[in-house]
Amino acid sequence: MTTMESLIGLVNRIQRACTVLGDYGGGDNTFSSLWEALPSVAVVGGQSSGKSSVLESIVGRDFLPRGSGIVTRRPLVLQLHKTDEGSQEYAEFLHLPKRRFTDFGAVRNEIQEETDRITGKTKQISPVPIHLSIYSPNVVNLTLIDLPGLTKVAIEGQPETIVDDIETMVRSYVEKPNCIILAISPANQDIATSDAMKLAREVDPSGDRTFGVLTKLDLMDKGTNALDVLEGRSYRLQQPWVGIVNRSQADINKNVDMIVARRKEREYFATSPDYGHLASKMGSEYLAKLLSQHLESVIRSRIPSITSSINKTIDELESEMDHLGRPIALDAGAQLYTVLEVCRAFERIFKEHLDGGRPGGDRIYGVFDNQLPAALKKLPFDRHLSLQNVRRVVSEADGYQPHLIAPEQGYRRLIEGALNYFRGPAEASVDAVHFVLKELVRKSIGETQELKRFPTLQADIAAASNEALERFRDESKKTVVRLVDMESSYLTVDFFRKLPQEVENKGGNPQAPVTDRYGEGHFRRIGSNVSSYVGMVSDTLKNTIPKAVVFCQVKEAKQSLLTRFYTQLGKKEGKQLLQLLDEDPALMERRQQCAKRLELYKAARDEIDSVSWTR
Ligand SMILES: Nc1nc2c(ncn2[C@@H]2O[C@H](COP(=O)(O)OP(=O)(O)OP(=O)(O)O)[C@@H](O)[C@H]2O)c(=O)[nH]1
Repeated sequence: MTTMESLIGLVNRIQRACTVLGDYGGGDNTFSSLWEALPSVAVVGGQSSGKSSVLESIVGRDFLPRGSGIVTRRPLVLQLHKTDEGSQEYAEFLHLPKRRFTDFGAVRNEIQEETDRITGKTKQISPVPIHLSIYSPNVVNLTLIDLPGLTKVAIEGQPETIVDDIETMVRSYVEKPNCIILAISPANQDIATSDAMKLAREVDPSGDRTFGVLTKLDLMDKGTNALDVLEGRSYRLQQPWVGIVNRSQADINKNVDMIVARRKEREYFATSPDYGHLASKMGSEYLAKLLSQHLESVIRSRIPSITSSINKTIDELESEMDHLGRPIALDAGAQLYTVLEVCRAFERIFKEHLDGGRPGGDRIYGVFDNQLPAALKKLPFDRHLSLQNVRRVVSEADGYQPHLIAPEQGYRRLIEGALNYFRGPAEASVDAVHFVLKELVRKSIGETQELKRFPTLQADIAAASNEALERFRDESKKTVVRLVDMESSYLTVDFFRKLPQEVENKGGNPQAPVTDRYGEGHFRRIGSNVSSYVGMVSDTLKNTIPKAVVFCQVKEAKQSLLTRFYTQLGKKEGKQLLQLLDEDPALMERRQQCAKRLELYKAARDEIDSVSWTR
């Protein structure tokens, strides 16, 4: 059999665990709240409605701070545990786990001090609850949350916003569907103007989860009574109204014992001409029992949904943990392994960009297929081989003695001059491919999920990759310039061997006058010969430059982008490795929070399982 004790105790234990981890009703949380899934009873009432008196009466002890102004400035989660008759009463705070309070005056002081500890003496309010457990034979098993009294005006020393702040905080508790509202209203005031009922009506219009409590029945004007309210005619609720008679201010001043006060209250109802017929359903003791039973049955009915929400959250948290990555191992070997794993993941993605599978590698072919041919086409050979320039270069090459047969020197100079132009497009291709590769490195880093955790490692990999790409670029430039220089250093003899024949075949007359050699046609022919030679070289380079670029840059990037980095890595000590695995603090924080939540939810699941087993 599940006992009341175990069910309410279960929720108590989960609530305490929640508070330790910063999950409480009024707190703002980036995680879904377990607290909110748990049924709880929140006590709300306007100032001086008798809220503190009701709570003390339920406990049977004076223990709440008194004073003017807003005394309750943090929620007080009051967990009552019934103990065996005759055993000693004591109290315990969650924030002072090792200390048992048997003096309830000291409990009052501790509540006050603990309130100030978070809110300062500024009279601000805070949503962080204080947890107080009371073990006593005079209580029923019950958990109540005491909230600041609703007020209409700030008093001296309090910030103007306090009125709204209190309402917002109280609302954050009572608007949750799992919250049972204990709404306290004084009988000597029109129920229609009760702050507690106003708020309760707003957040629970059907009155399903609101318990109406009417205090100060003894202070009503002679000849009037509160039967209309208590019998549900003035204000209908699904739960019964409970009337209460607390100690008056005079009783408090006289230090009237709470147990005596309870007896007096019982007598009041038993002998009251107005409420005698309701006596068994009135008073603070009855209220405590009613709430305890109700809370227990609500918890019982919610257990399945709480369990399934816990299981769902555990799944979510576990998958988030997987996503965030597991914590870093402590030994250097494992750390090195992690670094290598991450590097390999990056390299794999980078290769996919080059080889296909991921976009971007095709842009390299774009350089060879479009950019390079277009650049070659744009080279200013027309100008270089204009009649004028050919004549000038050939004449200059001849010097004082004009050439007699073919202008060997002239040809050479013209060709060398033309070939020089090829350096530009050759180097530009290298640069263009370099930028594509750099961009792919950047992209790949962004796409390496494993790297997101480690900003330092990420920066180091980026730096190492870019440094390697620069080296490959230098090498590639040297190689393509060499290709061009090779073309100038040795001309293709065959081409020229074939020339005169062609010229003669086409030109026709071998007996043409010698003076023709220095005429326009002669230079034009030279220009056109050089032009076709240069065209032939251009075709060759169009093919060989891409080969050189791929060999020096693309293939190298694929094979040894991080080779140097790996060599340096091998020399690193444990401490330096750990620096590489220095995680983003926000992420570490999130993982830590996730882990804590996971622990909480698993503990909650175990708690629930343990109760189910005893059934
Ligand atoms: N006679 C009589 N006096 C009561 C009753 N309930 C409360 N009082 C008195 O009303 C005053 C306010 O009661 P509290 O219990 O302090 O009310 P509260 O709502 O906690 O007030 P704050 O803490 O100021 O918000 C005290 O002087 C109590 O003695 C009651 O049922 N009968």
